[in-house]
Amino acid sequence: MSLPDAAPASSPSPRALRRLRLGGLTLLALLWLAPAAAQDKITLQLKHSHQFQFAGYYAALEQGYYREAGLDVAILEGSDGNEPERDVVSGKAEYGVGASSLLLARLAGKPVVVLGVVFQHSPYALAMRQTSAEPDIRRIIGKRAMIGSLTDELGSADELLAYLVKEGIPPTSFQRVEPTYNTADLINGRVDAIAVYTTNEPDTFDRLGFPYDIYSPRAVGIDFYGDNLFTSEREIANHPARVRAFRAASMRGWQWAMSHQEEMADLILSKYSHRSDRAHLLYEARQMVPLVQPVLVEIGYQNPERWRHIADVYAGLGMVPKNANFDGFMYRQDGGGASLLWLYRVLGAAALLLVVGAAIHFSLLARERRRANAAIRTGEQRFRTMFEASPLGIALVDSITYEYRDINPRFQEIVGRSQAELAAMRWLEAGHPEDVAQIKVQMGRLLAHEVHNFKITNRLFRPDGELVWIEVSVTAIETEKGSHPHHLCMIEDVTDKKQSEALIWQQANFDPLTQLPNRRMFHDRLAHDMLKSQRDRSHIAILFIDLDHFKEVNDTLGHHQGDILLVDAARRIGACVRKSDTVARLGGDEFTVILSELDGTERVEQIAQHIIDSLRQPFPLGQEQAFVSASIGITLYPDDALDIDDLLKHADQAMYAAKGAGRNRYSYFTPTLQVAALNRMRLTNDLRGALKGEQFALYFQPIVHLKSGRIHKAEALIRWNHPQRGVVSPMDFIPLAEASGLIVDIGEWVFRESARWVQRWRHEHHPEFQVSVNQSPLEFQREDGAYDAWLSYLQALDLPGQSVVVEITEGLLLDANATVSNKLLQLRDAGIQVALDDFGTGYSSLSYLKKFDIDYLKIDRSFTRNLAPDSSDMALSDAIIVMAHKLGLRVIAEGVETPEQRDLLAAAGCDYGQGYLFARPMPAEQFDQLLRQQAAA
Ligand SMILES: Nc1nc2c(ncn2[C@@H]2O[C@H](COP(=O)(O)O[C@H]3[C@@H](O)[C@H](n4cnc5c(=O)[nH]c(N)nc54)O[C@@H]3COP(=O)(O)O)[C@@H](O)[C@H]2O)c(=O)[nH]1
Repeated sequence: MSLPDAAPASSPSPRALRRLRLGGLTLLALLWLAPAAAQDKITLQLKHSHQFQFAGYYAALEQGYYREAGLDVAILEGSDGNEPERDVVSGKAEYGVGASSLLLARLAGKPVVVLGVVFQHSPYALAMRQTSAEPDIRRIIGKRAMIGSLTDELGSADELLAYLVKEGIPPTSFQRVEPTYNTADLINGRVDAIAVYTTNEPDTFDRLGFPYDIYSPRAVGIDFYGDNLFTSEREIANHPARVRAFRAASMRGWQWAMSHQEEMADLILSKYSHRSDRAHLLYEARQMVPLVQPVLVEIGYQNPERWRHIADVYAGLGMVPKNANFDGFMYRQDGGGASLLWLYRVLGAAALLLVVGAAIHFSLLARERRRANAAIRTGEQRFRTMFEASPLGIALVDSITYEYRDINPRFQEIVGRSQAELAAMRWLEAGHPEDVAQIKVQMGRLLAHEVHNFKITNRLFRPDGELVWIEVSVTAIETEKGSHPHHLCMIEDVTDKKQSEALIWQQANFDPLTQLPNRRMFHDRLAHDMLKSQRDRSHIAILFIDLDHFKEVNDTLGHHQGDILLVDAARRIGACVRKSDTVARLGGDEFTVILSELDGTERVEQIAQHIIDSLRQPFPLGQEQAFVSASIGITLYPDDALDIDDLLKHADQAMYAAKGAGRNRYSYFTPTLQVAALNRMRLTNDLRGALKGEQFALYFQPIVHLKSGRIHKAEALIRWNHPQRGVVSPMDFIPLAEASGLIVDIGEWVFRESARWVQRWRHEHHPEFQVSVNQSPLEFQREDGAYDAWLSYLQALDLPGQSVVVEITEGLLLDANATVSNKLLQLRDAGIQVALDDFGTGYSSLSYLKKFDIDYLKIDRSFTRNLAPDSSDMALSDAIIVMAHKLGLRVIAEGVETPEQRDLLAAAGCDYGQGYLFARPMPAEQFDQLLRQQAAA
């Protein structure tokens, strides 16, 4: 904001100024009193018949403002818009009310001067019958239209024609008809478009139920002034004080009229005209508010830039030359030769001394006033520009009726409605019903002066139904005493921000694959349900669901099919529970369910069983079908634990127990499970230090050639000598080593130990001695190149690949992805042989025996245990041996404990036997002894 200029260094002294001011004041009194005493009779010529459009002048008369200014004003109603111009120029009337076409008159050489702008925006617009199609001004092409006079060039409705031209519709493209100013012509279809005042005709249409569309030139940026108070240069030259007084009283009248609409309607009806009823006058008053903008703009204010804009539009139509000069068209209270002339006349009648003093005084005053006016104008202009160009939507609203008083373009843009549409609506009318109540509560506080402003985020609907999120800031505005309070409503479109927030929230709380709540949302929901359960003393069950064999599906059919299965599994689980329960995906193939508001556990078991049954059904995946099952752990709140982490841990332990018990079942959490879990955790911790602490020992169990009874092979089996627990079985710690990843280092140690011993036994006992080492799936599938290190190690010991056999389980071949196939090929190339462990317990698919390079089949000891002549296990063992031999594989029977078993296997042609009958697994030194004894025998 700029400050008024500082006083120049040569300014008179304060004393001199005081003296001058004293003299000046006497003169000033003379100047101002002179016109008042005269009670000049003057005439104001209106451009149309009496209506609210001229309310300010009636108010000035009735409120005595003209009288106070020493004026006796006659207000004459008009019959056509050009009457005032003609009458003022001819001297028939001193003052008139005219449209923006006054500028045309001025540029045509007529000495009209605009004293003040009353309508900041023109009410002129086009109306057409509404059709089912979207409003489109181009519908006017080829049609009949009443737009301005065809005979009177001053009434040619230039702003509407300019609008049409800007829309690409030249006047020649439709048929112009001489206006009758009768809305019936449009309603009856005599014409297809008519020029209207938005303050007037729409009310008639609405009352008759006539559907219409309004097209305003503002839609294409043509923004003319509406009604203006004007006079002639002659009047300004001859009666400058009268002009000032008349202008000031008229604008004062307008201020009163716009804030006393009801009283004005009554006054017009009682004193001026009965042509329109009260409701119409009030309609007119309401529509005028956004056009006059009585609160935001000082009535009478005019901006040279706006007149320049209007002149440019005329120039565009070829009606005036480009950059035409219209100096003197806008009234300036502070200057102009006319006012100085009048001043000199009065000064001539004053004493010489006073003249000199007053001249200095007035010069100072005029300069101060010029500065002040310029500052005010600049401020107003700046404020207006800020309002119009603001990136925030701003509306001025009557806080009682919720009528819009002024609306800036951005506000219209955000709410998706034109100025005219909003003028016919009430504030909050387009608001989301769920949000409006909250704003009304805040408005109540604002009106009660409890708060001066408030901010709120809410939603509104655009006319096409689109939902917009807006940040609303409402601030109370001071208004004149006795008139309605107003408020400024500033809005910002935050839809994009809201949408990104919603997306971020969705991503943070939901699993992108299944759209189920994720772990974080699961925590929130469980915490919420726990609070509720505390209040109503109900119970909650947490189900931890793990899909059995999902990994196989993923590995064999690919991740894409695995994803499809997970989505279907999520859907199936969801279908087993109520809407109020929560199904979440914690990751991988793990799901959780929260069953809340339970009064017993019956429903829990039913639901768990339902989920199991549902997930056991085949999953169609393209051409394939996949089968999985579910292991479910169940824990109860508040019975089993009181916090979320413990509950989840317990559910996980119960799920682990269900898996351990054979999968495809549910298991409740019990304290024993917790003890077992604790045990597992401690053992895993101890396992981490076992290698370094040299707590492992390698045992060997002989594999005996059944025909010869000789030992040429052995299986390496690890033992853990725990410092406190004693010997821990691999059955207990291998699963922990697998789960913790320690199995890789342990496997390496087993291999190196085995290699060292096989080197010795090859050297000392048999040149083709072999040692088998067990490989967990995790070890076998580790990164490529792992077996290269083995080969280097064997080479360093001068051992061929054949000295080692790798024992793998069937499951690995079922998963056979590229890594598994490559590993098998790599082993074959290196000469390392492969044994298939525990054959018969899993899928026992024969196809992969043919497909992969397998050297040995190890019949599981569960078959060997029940071997008897003519038993089914004997038949199965027979079949396995025959089939293996046909495929070029040799067979090792595990768990041979009795001579009968040995004999039956030998008779069936089994190649090797391994079991307690021959020897239990033993330390390497002891095994070395055994080999020595064999050699000696
Ligand atoms: N990845 C690795 N796994 C290993 C390693 N060392 C062992 N293991 C696996 O641990 C499981 C249990 O092994 P273990 O307790 O050593 O049991 C082996 C034998 O003791 C047992 N066996 C042998 N003969 C008999 C018998 O006649 N009766 C009977 N009840 N049990 C007998 O069988 C186990 C060997 O089985 P297998 O491996 O299937 O040939 C076991 O799964 C081991 O594989 C290791 O270093 N790495």
